[in-house]
Amino acid sequence: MKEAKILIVDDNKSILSALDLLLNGSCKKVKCLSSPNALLSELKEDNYDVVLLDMNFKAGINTGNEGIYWLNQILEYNSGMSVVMITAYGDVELAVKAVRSGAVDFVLKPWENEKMLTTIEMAWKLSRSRKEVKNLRLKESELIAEINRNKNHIIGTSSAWEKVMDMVRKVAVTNANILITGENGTGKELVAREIHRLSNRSQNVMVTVDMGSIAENLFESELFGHKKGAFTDAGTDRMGKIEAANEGTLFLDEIGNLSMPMQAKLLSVLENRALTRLGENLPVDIDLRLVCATNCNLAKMIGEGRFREDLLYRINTIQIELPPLRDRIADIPELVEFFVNLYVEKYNKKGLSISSDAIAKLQAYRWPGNVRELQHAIEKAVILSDTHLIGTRDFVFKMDEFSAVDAYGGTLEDMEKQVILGAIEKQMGNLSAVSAQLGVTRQTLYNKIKKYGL
Ligand SMILES: Nc1ncnc2c1ncn2[C@@H]1O[C@H](COP(=O)(O)OP(=O)(O)OP(=O)(O)O)[C@@H](O)[C@H]1O
Repeated sequence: MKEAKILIVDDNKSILSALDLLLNGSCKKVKCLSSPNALLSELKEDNYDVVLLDMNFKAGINTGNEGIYWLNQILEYNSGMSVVMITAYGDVELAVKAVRSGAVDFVLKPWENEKMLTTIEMAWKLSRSRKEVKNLRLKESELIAEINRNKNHIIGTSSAWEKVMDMVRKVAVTNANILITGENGTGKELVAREIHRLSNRSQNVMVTVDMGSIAENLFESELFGHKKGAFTDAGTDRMGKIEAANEGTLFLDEIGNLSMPMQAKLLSVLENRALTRLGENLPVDIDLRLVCATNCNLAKMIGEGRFREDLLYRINTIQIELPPLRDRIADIPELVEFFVNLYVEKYNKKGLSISSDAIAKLQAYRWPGNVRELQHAIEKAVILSDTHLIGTRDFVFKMDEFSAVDAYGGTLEDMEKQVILGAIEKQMGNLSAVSAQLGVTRQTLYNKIKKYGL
């Protein structure tokens, strides 16, 4: 109790001096007030841990209401303050009323010193842990605000991407579980973050669990947490990722990697809205919003007995399919510009830009690794470039993923012709859709169609 600061308020001077004598050696500060009138201003002066408050102040009127009045004043000023009431024998009922109103305990006069010290020590410990909890809450909300402060940089204005973002905006504010599907590197995690950012849960965290990277034997404790001693390596109590996402969003990446026994456990959490840590008996209530992602065909896995159908129904209330980059090549120029700027800044290559020929080449490539591959290709080009312009030669692709160059001998014009033809075929001749897909005006598209005699 050496750190404790105690404020004692009693109009009986002999009580004040007895308490002062008792506490002075064992506490950091003991301040005595003989009237409660200065109580609030004293609380504003210093960071007290415990207030010892008399129930009756006016001599002769022992209603105890003064004590309750001042107790309420203290708690209104600081709801976390530990207040111990000092009361006479006949006033036990009032003391109980004070505890109901928020006092942490009461001591009857005359007190035993040992008992008084123990009560004050308990009150001080409570005050300390309340302060800790308050600070942790403040810290937590500060950290969450910090995490959510950075708006996700989501690039894309093609009609295919706009459809995705429309859907994201619509579903984010609901509590629906969402399954995001798409090839590797199409932006599934980015979209999950955006859903959380736009949701009503954004004041809490989004916890991400990559099912592809957790060893099978650690899976259960990672997800569900454990009690100290639940298994050989469980040296401390640990909260699992599911519980950590309580009231926020749980993002399960690569859900197709979840083993059948784990699928059953996850399903039970979703159905019962409760989980039990390993080695514990009592379940904890959980309020979750689940967003899952996969590049697997879960329907096919159900057919093969590798994924539970009932779990799929739980997790895919809404499914969002992300298009591969090759189906939204109109977004490539903007993505390229974004990544070039990002890496020019990062690698301090001021003045470096990219040629339009190079962008056309990037639009003709098939991008099996999607946006992530594009991002890496640009990062590499920026690092290796020793001129002021990144050109076509800075990007070398495998020929089988680059059919336009392969089939037409590699000239830029042939490549452009191939891209336009491909888009006309894909959009079934709808030139507005073709110009939107390619990111050019209708007039530019007409000029090119005329030029190439398409
Ligand atoms: N529309 C976009 N705008 C900007 N950056 C994007 C976009 N889509 C993806 N990215 C970037 O591409 C990279 C890969 O994205 P992300 O990790 O979200 O993909 P993923 O589909 O979850 O990949 P995987 O299936 O491999 O887990 C990230 O660096 C991400 O920021």
